[in-house]
Amino acid sequence: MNRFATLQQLLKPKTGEIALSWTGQAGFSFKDASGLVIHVDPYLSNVCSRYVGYHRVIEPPASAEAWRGDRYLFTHDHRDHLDEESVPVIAANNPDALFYGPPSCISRLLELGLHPKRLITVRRGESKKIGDARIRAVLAVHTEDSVGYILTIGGTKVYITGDTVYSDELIGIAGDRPDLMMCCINGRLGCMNIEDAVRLASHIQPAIAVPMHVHMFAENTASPEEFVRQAKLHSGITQGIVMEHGVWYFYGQAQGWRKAEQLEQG
Ligand SMILES: O=c1ccn([C@@H]2O[C@@H]3COP(=O)(O)O[C@H]3[C@H]2O)c(=O)[nH]1
Repeated sequence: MNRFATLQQLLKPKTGEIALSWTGQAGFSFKDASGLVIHVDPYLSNVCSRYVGYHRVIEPPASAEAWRGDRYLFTHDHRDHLDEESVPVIAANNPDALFYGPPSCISRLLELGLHPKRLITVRRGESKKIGDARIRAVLAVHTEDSVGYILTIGGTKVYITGDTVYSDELIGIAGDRPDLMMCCINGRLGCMNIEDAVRLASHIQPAIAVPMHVHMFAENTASPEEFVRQAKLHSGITQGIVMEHGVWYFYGQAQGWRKAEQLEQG
């Protein structure tokens, strides 16, 4: 087992804390004190190279074969989010896992051969309980039924924007008072650019803003450090964090943010 998968298994977040990792592009992984692992949009293959000529330039933190987790959330059916090469492998190796997404994702998962009993449709505005965690799908202005998620897990509320352009319709998400906001910043093909993401962050006011949907494809990236700089200058947010791919962190409202691997060594 590689380091990412081993740490995922070993890490034991305390009550009121989560472990989390950025797995590349729009992919994030979360683990709570009960051991529940939720993955969002894991992109592990190079399938976009074949379909749209976008070659991945960073390695996945673990292979689809080594990937483990209880629940999988998809924001939309583009292959850098719903990875049609990896999902069947993940589904075979994680026989108890369930898969969530808007109708377009459920259709794709059915085409890929996943059993209907393992698929849970979640449309914009709908919520589902997952163990002690809860997800709510929210608007993402990108494809016909694309969503973002508010994930409440281990006492933390995470807003994952999904791929979306800026829209005033997203401002209401501030009412959820998310602690963390994972926002796309690449500024192409229906995604916010840095300025838009800073504008949305200024409305949402998370404790920490985390840029994403960068570094995977050389043709479609932006500077996450620049987002953090602009967010600090213009959004009123005091903390922006550029996560390292495949590295596990801990976050809790009381404990704050720290790298899990440093803790182990220290
Ligand atoms: O199955 C796919 C996979 C990808 N694409 C395009 O490639 C782009 C990759 O970056 P993006 O996520 O910002 O946007 C994506 C889309 O524009 C697509 O249309 N269908």
